[in-house]
Amino acid sequence: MEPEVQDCHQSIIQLNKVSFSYRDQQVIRDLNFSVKERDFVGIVGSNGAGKTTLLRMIVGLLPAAEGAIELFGTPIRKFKDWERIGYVPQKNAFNPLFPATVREVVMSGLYNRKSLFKRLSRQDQQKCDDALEVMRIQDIADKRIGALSGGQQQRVFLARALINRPDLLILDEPTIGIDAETQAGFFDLITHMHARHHMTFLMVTHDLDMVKDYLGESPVSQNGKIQFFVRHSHEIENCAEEDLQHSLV
Ligand SMILES: Nc1ncnc2c1ncn2[C@@H]1O[C@H](COP(=O)(O)OP(=O)(O)OP(=O)(O)O)[C@@H](O)[C@H]1O
Repeated sequence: MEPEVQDCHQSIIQLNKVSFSYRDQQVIRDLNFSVKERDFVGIVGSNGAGKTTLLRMIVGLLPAAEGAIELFGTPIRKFKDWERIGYVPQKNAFNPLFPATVREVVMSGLYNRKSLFKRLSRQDQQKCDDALEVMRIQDIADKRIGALSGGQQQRVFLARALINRPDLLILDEPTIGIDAETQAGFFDLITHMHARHHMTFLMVTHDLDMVKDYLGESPVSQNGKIQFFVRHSHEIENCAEEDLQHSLV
C-alpha cells in the first residue's frame, strides 16, 4: 500500500457539487474540486467547455446556481479578503490610445471597493515598484500601456495582479496572442514564481506542452470537457521541510 502523503497545506479553493447554467445551457455540472496551498493547477478544455465561467465563479463574478464554493476555508458569500486573490482575465488588450501609463495600470490593482478614493501611500508606491521589478518592467514604467507589445502588456497585467502580493493567482489564458518565444519566457517566469514564492496558481491554458512538462502527462480529474492537471504542493515541499524552513527564519 502507498504511504499516505502527509498534507499540512491549507485549503485555498473547495468546490462541492457546483453547477452553472446560462439560461437553458448547462455549462458546469456537479463539479467537485479542491486546491491546496501552493498547488499549481492547469485547466485545459476545448472552446466553450466552461473554463472562463469556472474562473468567474471562483472570483465571485458569477454565482454558482447549485453547490458550494469555499475560498480559504470561508463560504464565498462571506469571503472578504479579495486582495488575497490576483486575477488576470482573458483578452486584456488595450486600445493603443488608452491614456494610462504602465505604472498607473499596475497601481490600479491596489484599488478595491474600499480604497478607491484613498490617497496612495509611500508603502503603496513601494508595492508598485516591487511588482514592476518582479515582472522586469521597471524600465517601461512610464510608457503608455497601449504602446507596448502583447507580451509586455501581459507582464503589466500580471504585475497589476501581483501588487497586493496575493496568495492565489488566477490566470485565464495568459499567453494567448503572444509569440512562442515570449510564451516560453512567460511560463519560465510563472513556474519560477511557483517554485520560489509561497503562491498558489490556477491557470487556464491551451498550451498542452507546458502543462504536461510542468504538471505531468495525465489530468488528475475531469468534469465534462474540462480537465485538471495538478502539481501538488507536496511535490515541491513536504511538511517536515516546511517546518524546517520556518524554524530557520
Ligand atoms: N454571458 C454569457 N451568456 C450566455 N452564454 C454564455 C455567456 N458566456 C459564455 N457563454 C457560453 O457558455 C459556454 C462556456 O463558455 P466559457 O467562456 O466559459 O468557455 P471556455 O471554456 O472559457 O471557452 P474558450 O476556450 O473559448 O475561452 C459557451 O458555450 C459560451 O457560449
